[in-house]
Amino acid sequence: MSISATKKQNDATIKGQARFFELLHAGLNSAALRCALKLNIADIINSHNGPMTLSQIAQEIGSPSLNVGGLSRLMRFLVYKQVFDETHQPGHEETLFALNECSKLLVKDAKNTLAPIAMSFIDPLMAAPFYNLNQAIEEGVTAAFKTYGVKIWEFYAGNPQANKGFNEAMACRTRFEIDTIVSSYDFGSLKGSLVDVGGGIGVTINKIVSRYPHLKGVNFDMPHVVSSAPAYEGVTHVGGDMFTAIPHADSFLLKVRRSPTNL
Ligand SMILES: C[S@@+](CC[C@H](N)C(=O)[O-])C[C@H]1O[C@@H](n2cnc3c(N)ncnc32)[C@H](O)[C@@H]1O
Repeated sequence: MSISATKKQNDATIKGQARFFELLHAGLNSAALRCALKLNIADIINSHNGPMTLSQIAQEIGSPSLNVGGLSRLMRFLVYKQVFDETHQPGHEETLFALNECSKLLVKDAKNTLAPIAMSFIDPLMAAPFYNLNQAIEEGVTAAFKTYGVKIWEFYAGNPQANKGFNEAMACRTRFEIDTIVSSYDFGSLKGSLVDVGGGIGVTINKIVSRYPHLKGVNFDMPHVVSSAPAYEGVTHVGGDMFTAIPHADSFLLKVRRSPTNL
């Protein structure tokens, strides 16, 4: 092999190894996010109204046997991953940790919070099927079925807490993108009734009807989802199975999201 061919092969090998370890360690990112959420770190910094030292954060966490070294490593990792910013006050050595555009999304009572979707997707119940993917493929079932013995929606129907977590996860993501959706489509030219099929707890249809009150909104989802949905003016919740029948309406909305999970 020529020297340049060998170099090319070595570069390709190193790139392959780097990709392998990047994928192998990817789970650490979500584990660290979950840890930060569980310790309320973004909320603590947000309530402080400015950057905080590690010891201030530790004090606010308020655990008598807190592992400060572990907290320090967590914060260093999250700064490295650009989840939090690190700053220094002139004349002071101690590092200060601040929210940035990413960690603002972890503040639980913020308007644009994504904390519920993070908590839901890295919840042990939600993650358990990932560990059965190989059996699911071998046995020709879904990973949720392999894990819980029922379809994923039946699992949610029988688990109020997981159901609430999932519905809120969907809703927070929708709240995040709804203004763009509503301003990108001409819902105003529709007449009569509009049904959102698989509309979750109704965030989308509520926003559309609030903006276009001449429309009669119907939020259609499975009974265990609509039964926990809040009431909205101009919106009727209807429970059912879209593969059996959907409510009669003048127009239908089916929001499909393109994401790595539906390639
Ligand atoms: C990915 S979530 C999206 C929720 C909502 N459209 C949003 O964007 O926030 C899919 C929704 O479809 C609902 N769904 C799944 N199967 C359904 C069925 N057979 N009939 C009615 N709704 C269903 C789920 O309960 C869930 O709320």
